[in-house]
Amino acid sequence: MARKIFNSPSFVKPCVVDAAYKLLRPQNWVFLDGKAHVDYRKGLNGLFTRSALNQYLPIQEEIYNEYFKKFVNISQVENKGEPVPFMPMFRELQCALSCRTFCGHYMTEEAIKQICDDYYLITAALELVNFPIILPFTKSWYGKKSADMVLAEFSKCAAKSKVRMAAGGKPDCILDFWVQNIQASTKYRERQAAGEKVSDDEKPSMLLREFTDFEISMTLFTFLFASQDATSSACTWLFQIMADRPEILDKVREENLAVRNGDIHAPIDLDQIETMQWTRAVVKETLRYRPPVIMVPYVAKKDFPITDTYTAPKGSMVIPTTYLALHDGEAYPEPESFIPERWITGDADKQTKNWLVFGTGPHHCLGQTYAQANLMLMIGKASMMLDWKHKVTDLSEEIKVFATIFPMVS
Ligand code: HEM
Repeated sequence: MARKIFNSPSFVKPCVVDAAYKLLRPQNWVFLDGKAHVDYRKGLNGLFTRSALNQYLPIQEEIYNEYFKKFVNISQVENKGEPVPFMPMFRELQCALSCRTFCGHYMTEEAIKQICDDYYLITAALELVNFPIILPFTKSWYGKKSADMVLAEFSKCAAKSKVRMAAGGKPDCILDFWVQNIQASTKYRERQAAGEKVSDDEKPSMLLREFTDFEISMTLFTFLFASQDATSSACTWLFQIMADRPEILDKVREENLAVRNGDIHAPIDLDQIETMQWTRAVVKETLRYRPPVIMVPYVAKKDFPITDTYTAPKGSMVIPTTYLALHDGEAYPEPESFIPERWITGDADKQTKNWLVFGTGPHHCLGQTYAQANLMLMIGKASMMLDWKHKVTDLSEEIKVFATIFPMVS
């Protein structure tokens, strides 16, 4: 039934709180529906191809090297080896990783730090119940101020990337890759218009129209918005689950060392990341066992006959859950156990109908390959560079539903 809802774009569209329009801006692509949404999204697909993802890996390695050093310092120096709650640090790590992957070195460290700190205000502004007008010093007011700051930062980066790419700079982040393709597309069209014969080889990998700095910025903001809570949750569970299962972490460490020929600092590419069966299995199983996005709110655009006996009336919220499909014992035997082997010797990869971690249908996650490669890179590097323990508490396995991808409204 969840699949049916995700795959019924003529009946439903994603449901968002009113504050989301104000923070992300009403003209943001993510609020488009139907053909307009499909067309815009097509223009973004090229930013997440395998060859594009490979180009973002070096900058991501840099962030992990930097943050893992910070983690050791926080644990060993600041807290003298005593247990310390790490989720806030994982959130900061993932926020910094997103900012650098999206904007490379155009963004200053201070700006990244500010976005990491203020991101909580943006999430807080997107609560279910919110006053429709933004009054000074309310959660929505602080959230809007923070969102404006993020948009301004991304816009500045877009402008800098346009200058550097026009001068022939080497692309190393999503922004550069996008801008380079925009500029190549413009040149390609100009040459065609001038009647020049242009071969297919000279055609840019993505044929794009012009995008203003602000439009690019709004789109990058949707990437940050869509990834931040989900990736931070996955990251936290991965560290916890691995600490609880050192024998599995050993296998991850072993294959990460092997693929780098024993040199823990050797860079790797996407193909190499994906050859590591334990690293992949651990990430897949964490996402199945503790899915970061449990519910995705949709709204019925018209009366929606969900079953033979029930029709959701126009305007009602219809919320597919990913959890039940991912914990379905027929697809994944012993669903309440963490069993990475099911992705190696079992048939978990064949259960494509149940694999709803990233949704399905026209709004399925644009960053799903990126997100999984990032988590594999992260846990692989962590396994070689860090040693960590989990202090088990009564709350260790508690699951709180505190945010969904686009929190909801009536
Ligand atoms: C573990 C991490 C992540 C999880 C579990 C996740 C999950 C999801 C889910 C469940 C949806 C809704 C799908 C639907 O309605 O069918 C979604 C949408 C989306 N995700 Fe992700 N996501 C993750 C990371 C990311 C990252 C890293 C990015 C971008 C860099 C991203 C970009 C998006 C976008 C843009 C959408 C909206 C697509 C649309 O409306 O067309 N996500 N994600």
